Amino acid sequence: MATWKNLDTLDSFGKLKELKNHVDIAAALSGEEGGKRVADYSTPMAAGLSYNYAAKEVDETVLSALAKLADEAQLIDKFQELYNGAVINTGENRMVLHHLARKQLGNPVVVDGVDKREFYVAQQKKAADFANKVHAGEITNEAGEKFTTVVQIGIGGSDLGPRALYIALENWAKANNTFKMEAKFISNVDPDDAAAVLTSVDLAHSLFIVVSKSGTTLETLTNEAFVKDALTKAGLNPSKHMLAVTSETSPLAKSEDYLTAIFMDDYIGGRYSSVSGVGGAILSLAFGPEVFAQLLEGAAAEDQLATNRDLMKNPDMLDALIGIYERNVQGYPSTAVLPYSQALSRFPAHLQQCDMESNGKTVNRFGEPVNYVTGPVIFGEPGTNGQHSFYQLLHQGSDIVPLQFIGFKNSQLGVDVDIENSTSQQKLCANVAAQIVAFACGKEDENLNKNFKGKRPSSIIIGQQLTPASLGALLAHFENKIMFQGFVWNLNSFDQEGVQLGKVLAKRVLAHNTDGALKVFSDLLNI
Ligand SMILES: O=P(O)(O)OC[C@H]1O[C@](O)(CO)[C@@H](O)[C@@H]1O
Repeated sequence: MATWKNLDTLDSFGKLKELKNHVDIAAALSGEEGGKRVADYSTPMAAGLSYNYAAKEVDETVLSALAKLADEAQLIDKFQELYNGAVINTGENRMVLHHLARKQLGNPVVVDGVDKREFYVAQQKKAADFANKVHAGEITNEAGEKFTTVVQIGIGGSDLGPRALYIALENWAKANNTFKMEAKFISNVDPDDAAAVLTSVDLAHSLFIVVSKSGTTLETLTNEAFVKDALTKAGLNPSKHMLAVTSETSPLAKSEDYLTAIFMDDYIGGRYSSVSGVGGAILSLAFGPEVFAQLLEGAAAEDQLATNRDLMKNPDMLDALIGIYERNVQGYPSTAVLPYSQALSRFPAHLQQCDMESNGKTVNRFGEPVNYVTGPVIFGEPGTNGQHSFYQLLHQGSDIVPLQFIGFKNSQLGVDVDIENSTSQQKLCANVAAQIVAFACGKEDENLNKNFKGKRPSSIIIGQQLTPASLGALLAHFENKIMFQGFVWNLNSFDQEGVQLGKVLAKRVLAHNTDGALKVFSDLLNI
């Protein structure tokens, strides 16, 4: 059994702290040696991706100190315990099984006589069968006509991951003739969200997936009622247009009002649930079950790499530990995720939830305060758009923000033009290469306003193309990175008590049970 200790009690962390400002990346990347470093400081990921950390503030000494930290913190032993079914989510007394939804990495996990791998596969099959019947016209609207659009109603993990993945694969599916149905999403309780989506779809030919693990989320239940009202007013029977994705114990599971219900369980956290029916139903309907299966395979292959004890062959653990060095030794407060891929436009938003809801904590897994900083602020936008927005601060602002670039050699649609001797794809890739060097090396200028100090670290994940498999690998990479960082910080990365207080107070406002500041704010907002 692994021992769970606070980071500041580990000898290897004391040694790592002595290496503050150890590497000057501007110097490390200069000249021929710099070129060699770019070629060498790279490790393969799954699905043809690679993780390049040449522009990070590490060298053999820092990497060896990080490897010692990984060993002393028993990161691989903890991962093994996790996928073998230990109660890693101590706050909610639950196992953490999202890896099992993609592959059996370890021993069978059996709960109340049910093999959990078999349960997840059975639910995937149920979603696949449902999607195939919709595509074949075996499940239709009441007039016997095919459904053409699918709308997901959910919020947080029941929205962000699936939405990011749908957007990521929409063009790829169109280019590869696997695009089946357009998907839309309703998440916000702002009535303008549901109203705008409902006016943009043909209700009679739309399927709605109500996605809520708990079946109690205010926004989702409100939006479900909003949609049912619209269907009824259009003379349609809501129960012939809706399915549910939920846990077997939720109130939604007991309802007869759905065409079908696809189940998940409490062992897959909302922000890790894209690989369950939460993402599986909509992606199978939109692109076909085979595409979702390829995404799972990519994720499974990346998970397999994450089991490697050798830090240099484990890109997820390596990325995690470099992040620990940046946060706890260098003292950087945030991390930007910058995909040079328009298809990944919502991926940073998904990672925001995944990372910040997991590791935005100041007590350890035993409920005791920790004396070190934990999860960074995560934000991001696709490049090159971000360059014309917030990169000014990244280049010359007072905080150093570590950067995680993502780039692909080829576009998804393959439609491109050559203008002034380069294609758009080449221009995109040229920009990411330029940014890495500009951030790391800077540029001296007598005019301080034009001076770039450099020394701003970044990594880049490079792939051939954004496909279902490489997207799955990318998703798993970041999930595993967050998991390893939570282990190092001795946090429970799998609950989210920090979101509860706001929910409780909002209920009080709606029940007009307020006083003091809450009452005055409520009055100001006309509630
Ligand atoms: O799927 P549910 O139960 O509706 O929860 C939605 C989201 O709400 C949260 O619990 C936070 O409020 C997230 O963790 C979760 O992804």
